[in-house]
Amino acid sequence: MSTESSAQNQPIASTGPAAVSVTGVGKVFASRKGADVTALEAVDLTIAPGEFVSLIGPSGCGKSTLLRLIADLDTPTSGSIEVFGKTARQARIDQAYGIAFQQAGLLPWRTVRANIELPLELHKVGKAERGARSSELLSLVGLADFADKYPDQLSGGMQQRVAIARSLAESPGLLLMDEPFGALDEMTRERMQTELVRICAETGAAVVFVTHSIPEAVFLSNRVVVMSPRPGRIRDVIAVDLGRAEGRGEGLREADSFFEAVVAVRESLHGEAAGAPAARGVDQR
Ligand SMILES: Nc1ncnc2c1ncn2[C@@H]1O[C@H](COP(=O)(O)OP(=O)(O)OP(=O)(O)O)[C@@H](O)[C@H]1O
Repeated sequence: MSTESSAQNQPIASTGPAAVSVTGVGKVFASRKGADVTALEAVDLTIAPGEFVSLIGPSGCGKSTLLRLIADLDTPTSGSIEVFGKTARQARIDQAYGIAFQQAGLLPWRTVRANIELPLELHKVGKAERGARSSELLSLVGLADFADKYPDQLSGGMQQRVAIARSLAESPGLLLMDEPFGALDEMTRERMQTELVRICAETGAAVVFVTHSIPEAVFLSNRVVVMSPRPGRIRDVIAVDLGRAEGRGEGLREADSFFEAVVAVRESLHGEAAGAPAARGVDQR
């Protein structure tokens, strides 16, 4: 585990174009009353293909804003963003990434399989190919027996797995996830984390993952980006080395290396020794 300065927010291993390259990005929201909100200032971050990076920080520090800028759901006020060497706009047009948010956002009138196939249908992929791909994804997320069920016949965790399968439909090299497990109970959440580690290892996708949970960030990530509010900046980038995905089972949550990384992120968040009052909006569990 090591801490990098914000000027060196480079990935651990870098081959080919970066999955995400954020350079000098700022975002100011204009308010009607004239008091502008600087949500992000001077953010530099490079994420390698296949790398898992979590964004953590107090409520309002700009995590979701940064994710939305990468997804081209909004535009930066200053600086630039590239996804696999393309502008954020072009990457969105080319479907270079998949998105999963806190609410699974499934269409209730479509079956599980039809929900997963939706992005493929929108891109005019033929029926046979769609069927083969959705079968593959159903197996990947462990829902092969639920293909013909409807979302309201599934638990919250299963619905989230459908959403993840849908985000993977077009084999993106990048997943953008905003608190995808935030609404799940603790046990389901830990199971989903283990599955996500496995899925990422199998697909090789890079992930930008917004979370309020320090243990979740540590368990999943190669690097944890700690942000500070007003204006939102990167305070620290903490590299976590918990070994290969295959070894990241439930036992890891009780390992010394895991606790050490959790403490390092906590200390960075508080900007001082752990034991200080918790940063608002950050889950210490
Ligand atoms: N569309 C918007 N218009 C005006 N201000 C906005 C808008 N979106 C975000 N903000 C402001 O930008 C700042 C960062 O918000 P953002 O949602 O990115 O924070 P966050 O770190 O994701 O917060 P949380 O952890 O509570 O979800 C906040 O002060 C927020 O009020």
